Amino acid sequence: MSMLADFLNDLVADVDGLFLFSPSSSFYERFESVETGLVVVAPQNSVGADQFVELPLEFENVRDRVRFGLEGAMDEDLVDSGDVVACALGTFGDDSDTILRVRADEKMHSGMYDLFTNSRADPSVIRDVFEVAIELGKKGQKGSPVGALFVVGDAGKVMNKSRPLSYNPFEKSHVHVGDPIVNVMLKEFSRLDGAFVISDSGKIVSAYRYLEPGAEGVDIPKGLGARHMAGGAITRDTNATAIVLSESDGLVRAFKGGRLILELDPEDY
Ligand SMILES: Nc1ncnc2c1ncn2[C@@H]1O[C@H](COP(=O)(O)OP(=O)(O)OP(=O)(O)O)[C@@H](O)[C@H]1O
Ligand SMILES: [Mn+2]
Repeated sequence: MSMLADFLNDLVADVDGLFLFSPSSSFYERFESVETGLVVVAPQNSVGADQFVELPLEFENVRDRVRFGLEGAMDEDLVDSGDVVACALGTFGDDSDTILRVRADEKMHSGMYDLFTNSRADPSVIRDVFEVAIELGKKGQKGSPVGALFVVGDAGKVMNKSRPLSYNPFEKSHVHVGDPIVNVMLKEFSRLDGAFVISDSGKIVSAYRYLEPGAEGVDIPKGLGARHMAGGAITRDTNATAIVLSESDGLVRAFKGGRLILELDPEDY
C-alpha cells in the first residue's frame, strides 16, 4: 500500500496549517506539540487549544463545516487567504476518519461566520430561519416564486419600529422556529405582505409587520426594492438580523448593521 501512503503524503505536503475538527483529547494530544498552525474547530474548546474556532452548530455537511471553520479562522486571523491547510475530521462519526486538503480563499468568505458569531439571536435560531428561507426559495409556494422577510432578534425594538398590516396570527401563541408545524405556518403566511418578527430565542412574535425604520445611512446595493431596503434598514436601527428571500431573483440575503453581509442561492443548498 505504499502508493496509498505516498498519496497521503502528497495530500499533506507543505501545508500552512492543520485543522482538527472536534478532536478527541487523545487525538489532539498527538498533534499538540509537533504542529505549527494547529487550529481546533469545535462546538467547545474542550481540549484547551491555543487557536480555536467555535462551531455554533454541527454542520452535517462536510463542505459547510470546513468552509465555516476556514472562514472563522480567516476572520480571527489564524490563517491568511491563500494558505493551504489540511483538515482532519469525522465524516461518518465522531472519530476523525477523513483528511482533506483545501486552500483558504476569500471566495469562500460568505459572511456566515460573522452572521452566527456576532448576531444577538441564538445561532440555532438564525440557522432555522435560514433553512425556512432556503426551502421556500427552492420550492416556492405551490410552484410559484415567493418572497419573504424575517427579522430575527431584538424583537421589542423591531416591534416599536413597525406596525401591523393585518391581524397577527401568532398573537397569543408560543411557537418557535424549528418546530416542523411552525415551518409549515411560516411558509403559508409568507404569501402575504410584510415581515415576520422573531425573538432572540426563536419565538415567532408576529407576522404581517410593516417595517418603518429610518433609511438614513443604509448601504444597500442598487436594484434591490422596498423589501430589501426595509430589511436592511431595520438592522441599522436595531440589533436584529434580517433574512430576506427575494421573489424576483430567488436569492436569500442577510443584513446586519444596515449592511448586506451574505447572499446565497437556495439551489446550492
Ligand atoms: N417596509 C416594509 N415592511 C415589510 N414588508 C415590506 C416593506 N416594504 C415592502 N415589503 C414587502 O415586500 C414586498 C415586495 O416589495 P418590493 O418588490 O418593493 O421589494 P423587493 O426588495 O424588490 O423584493 P423582491 O425581490 O422580493 O421583489 C411587498 O409586497 C411587501 O410585502
Ligand atoms: Mn421587487
